[in-house]
Amino acid sequence: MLQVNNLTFQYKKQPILKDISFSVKTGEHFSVIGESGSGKSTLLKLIYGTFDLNEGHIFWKENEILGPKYNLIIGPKYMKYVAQEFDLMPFITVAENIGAFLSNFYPEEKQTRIQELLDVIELTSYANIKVKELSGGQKQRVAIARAIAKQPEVLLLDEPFSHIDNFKKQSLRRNLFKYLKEKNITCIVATHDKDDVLSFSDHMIVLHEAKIMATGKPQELYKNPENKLIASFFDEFNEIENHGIVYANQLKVVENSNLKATVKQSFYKGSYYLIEADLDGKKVLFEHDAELQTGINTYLSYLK
Ligand SMILES: Nc1ncnc2c1ncn2[C@@H]1O[C@H](COP(=O)(O)OP(=O)(O)OP(=O)(O)O)[C@@H](O)[C@H]1O
Repeated sequence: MLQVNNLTFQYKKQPILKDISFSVKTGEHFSVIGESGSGKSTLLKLIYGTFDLNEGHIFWKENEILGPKYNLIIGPKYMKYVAQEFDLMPFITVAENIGAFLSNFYPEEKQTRIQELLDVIELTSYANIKVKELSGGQKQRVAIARAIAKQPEVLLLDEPFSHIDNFKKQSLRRNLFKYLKEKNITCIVATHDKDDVLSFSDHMIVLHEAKIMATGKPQELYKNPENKLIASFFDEFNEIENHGIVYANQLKVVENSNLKATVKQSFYKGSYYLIEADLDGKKVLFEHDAELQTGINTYLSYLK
């Protein structure tokens, strides 16, 4: 288990994280979300031992993770950290980068392992290409493969798919997170993307103003978002009198109701339209299966 106890940290005068405590079970997939600048990357860096804490302690099992004051080499052996700016060796190939830290003692096993990792990141056909010739997204995938090559006990991922296009992102995400579960690798992901969280995370925390604003299973936080910040991470939403936060997908057009809205605009979303309408002078968003004409009146009902 990873245990973060009463962690406080500041780069300068202003605390970035204040009295943060949480734990992550072995093999768990744990997400850290929050607005830009809320301290997600800083938290991952602290877990990796990059800086000394101002207060508090971090433990992995019974080992305390300590910062540079106590360690010459940053980063415990059992942990890997994939930063937003990945640090690869540009003049050697993808396969060589992935294999760089694997033992040469059993060359056949090493090759099999490299193949397995190339499969996970879907870059088999790029095995012999030099890293300097890759795109940003491809480099990010190599950085992930390199981090899991020696099977760390804990993997820290900072915005792991931020450079990867939508064509690849979905399958890559499924591959990687399935692989980590199979190998029982504990993984902590800092992300802006609800798709990294909803289908994969066992637990999540929301950072806000240096504190943990909310914590729970993604399903719980999605169903009962305590505030607008949490709701906005997951989906388009409204604040409706007597109902509170209502996602756009919870409002349905009906024959008649006391929620009468005038359509302003329809946005095509593929499998549905997002409709912007006016409800008593306030903007309301709802999902509908067809485009609606601007200016018409609709009646809305709230689905729990
Ligand atoms: N090396 C540093 N020195 C001083 N301040 C820093 C340093 N790194 C980050 N900060 C500040 O700490 C705060 C948290 O930054 P951090 O990168 O942890 O946020 P984040 O939630 O990961 O943001 P993003 O989602 O944009 O990546 C920001 O206000 C940032 O300006």
